[in-house]
Amino acid sequence: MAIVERHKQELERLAAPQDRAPAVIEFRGVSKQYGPTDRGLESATFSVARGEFVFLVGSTGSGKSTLMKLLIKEIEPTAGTIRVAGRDLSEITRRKVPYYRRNIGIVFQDFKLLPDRTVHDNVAYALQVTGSSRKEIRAKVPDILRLTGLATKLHSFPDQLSGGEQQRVAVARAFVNHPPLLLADEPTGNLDPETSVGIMQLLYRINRTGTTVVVATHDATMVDRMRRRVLELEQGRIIRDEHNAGYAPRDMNTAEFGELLREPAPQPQRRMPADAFDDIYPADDSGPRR
Ligand SMILES: Nc1ncnc2c1ncn2[C@@H]1O[C@H](COP(=O)(O)OP(=O)(O)OP(=O)(O)O)[C@@H](O)[C@H]1O
Repeated sequence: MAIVERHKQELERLAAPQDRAPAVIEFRGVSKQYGPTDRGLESATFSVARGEFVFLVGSTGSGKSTLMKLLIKEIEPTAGTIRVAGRDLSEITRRKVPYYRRNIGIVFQDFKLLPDRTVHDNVAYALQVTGSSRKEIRAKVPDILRLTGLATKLHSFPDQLSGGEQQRVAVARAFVNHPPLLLADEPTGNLDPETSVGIMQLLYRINRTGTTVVVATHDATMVDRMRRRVLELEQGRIIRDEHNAGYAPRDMNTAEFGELLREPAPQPQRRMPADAFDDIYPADDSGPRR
C-alpha cells in the first residue's frame, strides 16, 4: 500500500508542471523601499500567465513604474521574490542582465528612438545587438514594418514622423525579436485618442500572437474599451486584481461618487471612432487566440 501511495505521489509530482499554465511573471511579497520614507511597492503578490494582457493602473506615484523597473531588473526589490518565466531574477548577475532583457520588449512613453537612424535602422538595431545575421535582418525588418503600418516610412528619420508613427517604430523595435513578454510604460501618454487606439490595436495584435503584454497606463478610455485584466496600485499596494475589467472598480459605489457624478462629464478633445476595436476585438472575445 505504501509503495502504491509513493508511486501515486511521484506520478502526481511529475504530472503537475505540465498541467499548470506556466506563469510568465510571478511576484511573491515584493517590496521596494527607496529610502526610509520613500515606498515604491509594498508586499506585491500576483502572477501573470502566458498570453495574458494586463493593465497596470493607479494614480501618480502609486508604483506602476517601480513594478516595471523591477521586472527589467533596472532596480532590485528590498524584499520578496520575482520570477520571470520561472527564473528568479535575484539569481541573474549584472553581467547577464542584457541577455535577460533580450526576452523582453520594452515600449516607453517617450519612444526612445535613435534620432540619427532611419526607421529601418532603428528596428534593425534591435536585431543587430542580439546577434542576428544580415540575412535575418533583411527578412525580419520589412515584415515587422508592414505589421506596424510603417512600410512606406522605411527611410524616414524619427523627427520626420508623427508621434503615433514614432511610437509604432518603438513597438516594432520592441517586437521584432518576438519576445515572450512585452512591457509598455504609458505607451499612449503623448498621443491623441485616435492615435492611441492604433497603438493599443497593435499591442493587442501582438498579444494575439501569444506574447504576454503588460501596459502601465493612465488612459481610462483605453482600459474601459479593452476590458482586460486590471491590476490597480495605490501607494505601492495592489488594491485590485480584476479580469475583464474597466479603469474603475466594477463595484464602485455611485453614491460615494455622487458629488463627482453631478458635474458634467469632461468632453474628450477628439472623438474616438466607436467601432475602433470592433474589427480585431469582438465583444465576446475573452483572451488571446493562437
Ligand atoms: N528613485 C526614487 N527615489 C525615491 N523615491 C522614488 C524613486 N522612484 C520612485 N519613487 C517613489 O516611489 C513611489 C512610486 O513611484 P512610481 O514612479 O513607481 O509611480 P508611478 O505609479 O509610476 O507614477 P506615475 O504614474 O507618475 O509615473 C512614489 O512615491 C515615488 O515618489
